[in-house]
Amino acid sequence: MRSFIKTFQTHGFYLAVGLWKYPQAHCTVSFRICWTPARNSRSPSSSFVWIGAIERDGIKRLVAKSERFLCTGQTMAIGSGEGTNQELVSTNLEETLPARKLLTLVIIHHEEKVLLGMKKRGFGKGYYNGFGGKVEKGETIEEAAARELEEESGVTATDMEKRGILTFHFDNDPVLWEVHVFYVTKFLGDPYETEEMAPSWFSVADIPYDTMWADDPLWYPLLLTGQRFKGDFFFTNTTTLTSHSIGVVESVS
Ligand SMILES: Nc1ncnc2c1[nH]c(=O)n2[C@H]1C[C@H](O)[C@@H](COP(=O)(O)OP(=O)(O)OP(=O)(O)O)O1
Repeated sequence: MRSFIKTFQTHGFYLAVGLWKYPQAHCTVSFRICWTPARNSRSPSSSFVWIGAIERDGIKRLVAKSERFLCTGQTMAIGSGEGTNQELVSTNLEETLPARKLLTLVIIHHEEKVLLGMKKRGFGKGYYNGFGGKVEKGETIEEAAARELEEESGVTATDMEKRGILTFHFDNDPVLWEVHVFYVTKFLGDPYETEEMAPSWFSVADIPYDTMWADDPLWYPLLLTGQRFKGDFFFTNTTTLTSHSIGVVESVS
C-alpha cells in the first residue's frame, strides 16, 4: 500500500487531501476535506466537508457527498449539506466497485506434460483449457477449484498451489471475471471424459494455443516456469483479445 496525506492553508481555509493506493487490488482511495477554523468556542465556523473517491481498474467513482458541518472547539456536528456533487453514485463503498464473478482454473503439469480438457459445452466450447468454473455460494476459492477439477476430469489434486489471478473485462458485460489459477503436479486417479470436458495430455512444446483462449500463450509460460502472476485482459465480442497487461508478482492472495 502507498499513501500520503497533505494539509494546506489558503485564504482562511484549510484543505486536507489524502490518497491511498492498493496496487494489488487495482484500487486507489482518495479524499479532500475543506474547512474554516472556528474563531472561538462561541463562534462556530461552518464549511463543506469531504469528497471521497475510489478508483478501481481505471474507473473513478465518487462515494461521498459534500456535507456542511458545524465545528465548535472539539465538537463537530454533521448536518445536511448542500452538496453539489452531480457525479455522486453512492455513499456505500461496496456498491461503487464493479461487480466481479469469481472463477477457478486448475492446470495439471505432470512428468513434462500438461493436462488440458476440450470444453464440450457452454462458455469456451471448442477450446482446450484447464479445469475450473464458478465459485459457488458458501465455498472458498480453493474448495471450488478442487470440486471443479474432480467434476470435470475425475482426478483429485494433492498439491494444489495458487499461482495467478487473471481478470477478464468484456465490452458486453459490466461484470469482471476474476479467475484464480492453480498449479498441480500431484493427483490421485486417472483423468476421464466427463459431460463438460474431454481430457488429453500435451507436452509443453505442443500446447495447442491455436485452439485455446487468446490470453493463454501470455501466461502459461509463466505458470510452467514456476512464476506467480496477475493480469488484466480486455475482450470484445467475448473472444477477441484487444489489450492486456500482465506482471510477475511475489505472491498471489
Ligand atoms: N480467457 C480465458 N482464458 C482462460 N480460461 C478462461 C478464460 N475465460 C474463462 O472463463 N476461463 C475459464 C475459467 C473457468 O475455468 C472456465 C469457465 O467456467 P464455466 O465452465 O463457465 O463455469 P462452470 O461453473 O463450470 O459452468 P457451468 O457450465 O457448470 O454453468 O473457463
